[in-house]
Amino acid sequence: MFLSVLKSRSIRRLASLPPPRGVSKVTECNRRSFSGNNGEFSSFKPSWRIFHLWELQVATRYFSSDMLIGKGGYAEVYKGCLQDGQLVAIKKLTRGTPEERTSDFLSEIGIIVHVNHPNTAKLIGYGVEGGLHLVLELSPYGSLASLLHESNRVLEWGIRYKVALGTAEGLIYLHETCPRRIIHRDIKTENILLTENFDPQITDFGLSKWLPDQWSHHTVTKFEGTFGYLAPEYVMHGIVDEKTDVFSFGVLLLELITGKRALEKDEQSLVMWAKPLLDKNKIRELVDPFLGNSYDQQQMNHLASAAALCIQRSSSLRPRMSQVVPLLKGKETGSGSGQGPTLRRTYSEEFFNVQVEEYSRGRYLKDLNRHKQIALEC
Ligand SMILES: Nc1ncnc2c1ncn2[C@@H]1O[C@H](COP(=O)(O)OP(=O)(O)OP(=O)(O)O)[C@@H](O)[C@H]1O
Repeated sequence: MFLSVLKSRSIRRLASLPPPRGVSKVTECNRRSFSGNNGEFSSFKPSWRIFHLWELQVATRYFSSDMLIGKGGYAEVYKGCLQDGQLVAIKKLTRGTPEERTSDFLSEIGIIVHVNHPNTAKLIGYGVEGGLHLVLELSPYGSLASLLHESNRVLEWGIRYKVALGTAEGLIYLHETCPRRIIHRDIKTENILLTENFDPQITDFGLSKWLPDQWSHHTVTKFEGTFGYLAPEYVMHGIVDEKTDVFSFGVLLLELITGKRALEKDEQSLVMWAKPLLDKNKIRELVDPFLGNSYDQQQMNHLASAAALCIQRSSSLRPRMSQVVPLLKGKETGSGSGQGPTLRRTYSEEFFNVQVEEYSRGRYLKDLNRHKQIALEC
């Protein structure tokens, strides 16, 4: 029972960590053009609104079970219809102590109000009466997980390819071009919503971290995230940086290619299953049997090559997201080693390369089991 929950839900215990001593507030934002003369947020105009409880109750027919469209590890998500007719998704935080819920809510809202990209979920507003609620644009199809893994309809290749590209664009935005450097930390099929045109939108910023530019990485001391998507350096050392998201994105690519889940019911890890086939370039054996021959061979090869690079054990061998997009399109990027001209090496690249290289399959599984045990004890 517990393991089936783990398959799809993230483990979230620490919403945020205090900044380490000696780290001053960010004074420079040289990667982005967002800063105004009077501070980084001077040009920011809030577009969200605050909802009364009665508005949310009316919209969801008093949070009727008929309106429940999703359930994560921390929240129930209801479909709602606002008085002006707009359809919305209302995420009601349900798990944890009041303090944990408040911390999760502030953490998620603090990120989502500042992201603005076609491939990130849109916040309409929030409500804090009678519980903590986020009001988001409704995705008519729900999550990628529901379309890929829970639907009777086979998700056609064109959509899978579009989702791969759009999600990569969304991650480039979070990592490199949005006002702050954001690490999502829980990229998985459940956290990719689809618009009516099947454009993907990254959602669930409950675990996300703002990393000041001068921080090489963030280290967590408690285990958070979703099994099956976790990068080795995170499992080993708790290191969080852009490359941990790249690893998770690689797993998501594998799910699009194979139609399999990141962690199957028998706990078979998709990465472990796919790696030998990728290494031997046996792409055909990877492809979702339900696709038959209905896919573009070249696009498939591009996705498989990108996936192979993204799931490398050594984070330095993984590309950055800005290098992944050309790979997905089949364009040469020069080096696959992830050394972008404007971005420095990440912490995990600098210090943990050798150790991570030596991180064997057996050790990975052992650590995974250890963390499951820890999660059970929490
Ligand atoms: N805007 C939306 N439109 C439609 N469905 C949504 C929307 N937001 C969330 N959902 C559905 O609700 C599910 C749970 O949402 P979400 O991942 O935000 O909750 P959570 O409790 O934070 O999850 P997790 O356990 O991953 O932390 C999603 O996987 C999706 O199926």
